Amino acid sequence: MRRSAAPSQLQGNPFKKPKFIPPARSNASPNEEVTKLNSDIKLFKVAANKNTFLQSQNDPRICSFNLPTEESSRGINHEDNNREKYCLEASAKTTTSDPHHTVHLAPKEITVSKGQEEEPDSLVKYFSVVWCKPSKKKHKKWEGDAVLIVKGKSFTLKDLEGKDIGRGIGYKFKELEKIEEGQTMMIGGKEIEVMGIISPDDFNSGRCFQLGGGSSSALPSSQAVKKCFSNPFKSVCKLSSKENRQNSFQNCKPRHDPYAPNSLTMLRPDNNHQWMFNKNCFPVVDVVIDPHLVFHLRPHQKEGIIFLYECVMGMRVNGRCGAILADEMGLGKTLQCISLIWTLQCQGPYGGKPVIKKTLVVSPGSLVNNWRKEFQKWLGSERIKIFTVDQDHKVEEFTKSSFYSVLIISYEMLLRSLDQIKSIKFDLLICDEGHRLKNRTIKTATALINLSCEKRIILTGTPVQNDLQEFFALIDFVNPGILGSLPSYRKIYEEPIIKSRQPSASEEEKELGERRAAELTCLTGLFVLRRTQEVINKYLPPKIENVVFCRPGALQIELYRKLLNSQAVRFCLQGLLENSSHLICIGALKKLCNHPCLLFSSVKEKECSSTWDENEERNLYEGLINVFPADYNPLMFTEEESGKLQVLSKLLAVIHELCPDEKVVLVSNYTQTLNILQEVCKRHGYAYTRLDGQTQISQRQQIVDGFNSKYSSDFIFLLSSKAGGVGLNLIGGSHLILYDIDWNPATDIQAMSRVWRDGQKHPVHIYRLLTTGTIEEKIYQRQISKQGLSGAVVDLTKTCDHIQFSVEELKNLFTLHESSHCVTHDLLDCECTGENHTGDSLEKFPVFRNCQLGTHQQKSDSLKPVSMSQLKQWKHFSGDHLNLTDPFLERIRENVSFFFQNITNQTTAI
Ligand SMILES: Nc1ncnc2c1ncn2[C@@H]1O[C@H](COP(=O)(O)OP(=O)(O)OP(=O)(O)O)[C@@H](O)[C@H]1O
Ligand SMILES: [Mg+2]
Repeated sequence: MRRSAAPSQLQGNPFKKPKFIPPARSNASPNEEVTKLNSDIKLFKVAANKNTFLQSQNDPRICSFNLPTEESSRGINHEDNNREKYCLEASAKTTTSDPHHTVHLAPKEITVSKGQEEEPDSLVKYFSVVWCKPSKKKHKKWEGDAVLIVKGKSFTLKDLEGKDIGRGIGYKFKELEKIEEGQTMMIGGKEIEVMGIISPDDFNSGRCFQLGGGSSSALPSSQAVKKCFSNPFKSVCKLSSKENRQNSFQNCKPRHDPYAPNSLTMLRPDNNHQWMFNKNCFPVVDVVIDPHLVFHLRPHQKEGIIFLYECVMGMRVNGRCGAILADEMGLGKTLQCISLIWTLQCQGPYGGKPVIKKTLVVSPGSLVNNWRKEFQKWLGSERIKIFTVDQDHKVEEFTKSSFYSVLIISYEMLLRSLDQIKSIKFDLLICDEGHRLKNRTIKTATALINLSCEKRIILTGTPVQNDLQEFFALIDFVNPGILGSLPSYRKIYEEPIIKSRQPSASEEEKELGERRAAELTCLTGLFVLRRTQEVINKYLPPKIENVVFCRPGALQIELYRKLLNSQAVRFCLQGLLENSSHLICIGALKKLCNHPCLLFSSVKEKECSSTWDENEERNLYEGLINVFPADYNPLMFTEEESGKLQVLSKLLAVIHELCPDEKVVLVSNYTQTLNILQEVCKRHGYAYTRLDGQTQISQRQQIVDGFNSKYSSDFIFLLSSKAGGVGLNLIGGSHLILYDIDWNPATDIQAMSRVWRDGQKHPVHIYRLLTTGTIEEKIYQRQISKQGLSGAVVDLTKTCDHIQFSVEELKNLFTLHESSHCVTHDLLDCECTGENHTGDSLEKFPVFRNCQLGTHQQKSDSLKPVSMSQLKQWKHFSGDHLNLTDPFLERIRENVSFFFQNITNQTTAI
């Protein structure tokens, strides 16, 4: 039968060719496809003659690129052999099956046995088919490829994006039973021709669909080959004349000695890479990291640099040059990138020619100058010329001068200077704190997506796998199209994975979800790297973490009772108020916990507001003012009025007295609270500095540097965690006090990580202050309970507006426990009486994070708050306990009802 071809057929025999079509390819007309195919075949022939492609043909997506080839098999890192680790990791991930042959011919387990009378319902068979609308014409015009799933007497037809395009139950049984290759039949109103059998493994992993970028994009597909030929080296390696080539041959020595002790040498490109990228046949030269940098690098950083190098060079996933470095906070992602930039800017594997000329680093405004400082710190000011954009230094200056090679700009400035940025040819793009790109619709993301730069790196300290759609956005940003289109990704990965997590999921659904999750991890694991804090713990001083339960003051208790008895709270508990009104009640209670004067100011402010009458706050604040003394003046607040402020004041005094050389970072989420804390500093004569949302971006680094400097006289750094916590290094401080608590544990953890990081010289003391028996304890419990953990809200962009509360939960939130020393301890089912319970060290209990990609790849992750059961293992005792060995706690215990304490890196503690 003559017929026009379905897309898969246009690429040749679908059984011999990989099924994956890079998304861009689908735009091409069939004729173009044929042309591409021919050129592919030619390329394959040449390659085969050179005996170059054979290696990558086996399973290029995983190990072949990483395994040292014959020429490159000598040690790449004389200190530690990271490459082997990668290979092992990668091959372990891909034990499933051969990614090339996504369509298998009649594997044993699904062969339909002849003569079988009744097909068991559970036996599912999968076929690859082509389909078209029914017609009597001899010359069929096939409209597309599809996957036919036959289960007993029912079938489903799915297109290659995973969408159902046909379904049927009770179908003529005989027809379904006898399906075999080449057979045509009418099914679900479509005419189909069976092209082959798909193995259950290929179906379950999703590889039979149009996706699976990692597997197939690793293949030398025409698109990938074209892309690779046209791009990564184009801007720099333009030498084509004989003369130029000869010149460059003469300079073909590695820039640094690869055989020197402790040298860090990158993997040599394999034959496939050379064939694709070394068009001018330059000699292959070792790329060696500058020993000046290697001297400082931690082992995980060396590993990270190798990883980044291989990703951006297209050595890990063929033709794809993106990477996500998702190391936890403080692991030195900046230094790893600086090392990469410096290396690629001076060196390259082909003739030693530099791989990149210009790099664009985009970061949050508060970190732009931190980047400049880090460049300076590691490379000095002579080696590399950095240009940071600010009010006085515009992008034009960078454009006009050939002096600078690295442009550092904030996300906000980038949008403002987009036209100029677009006119510059950048060879490498680094997006710091790049999790903000998870939302593809925001302007910054769109702007960056549209930049033509192919080598892209996202840096983020936030886990990237907690939300599958956000995960897609980040992956698609660094390696566009590798997971196919968003709709097909949803069908093939997200929906089955989410379905498998539902309590009602069948065994079959669970298995499918797990397989798809595993496949997704495997595809993306090649260019996503995350290490947890543990890798640097051994370089850090001890960390003493304390949760301090502060007794509320008398005025606080009275006001708290009044608020809980208000009409607004009662209506909330009866579900009678608008959706968001509980947030107003929660806000008022939180303010009260910080200091009653904040509540007083709010009430007064509202009284003067024109909307007061219509406002639910009226119901909440009614009669409240009468609880305050008649002459109450919020500006003249006292420390005794707030339990936490009393503790804070004593804590500052004891730190100042016992550790006069040490400094304190004092964190709150609220500007008004920071004002109070600032006033406390003034009253006690403590020198302070402050960074909050109102601080000019251009001043931020200066403030941070000032505080970190050993010459600074500042004792306290007042920090608004939401405004500027991300990415800051505040190693000048060794005591950090979290004055209030956020619903999102990530906010608090981010803040805590500012001081316990590389470069910190003193033992670090962290104090989390909570008001006993109040909403603050409830928020803390939520952070550390299963409920908080399962929400996987370890993401700074999530606010409490996202949280839904049941009436039961609200009842719990709106209860004051006046007689308990510590409600959190009461909930732990701990048998101790609060008399110095010395729990086992937390370090024995790995902290797990929830991740939508499934349990199989959960790892210890210090970004997660401790869990209830882990907290039980912390040392804990009531404030009445007699022998407190910690001198700081000893001084504050009068106002404290309970303590939890945990020490990390105890060996050299206190
Ligand atoms: N090998 C090293 N030796 C000494 N200090 C280092 C080393 N690597 C990094 N640092 C320092 O550690 C601090 C943290 O590094 P960096 O800011 O790059 O962390 P990060 O991974 O970007 O963390 P975050 O996610 O919080 O932004 C910096 O002060 C940096 O200079
Ligand atoms: Mg950083």
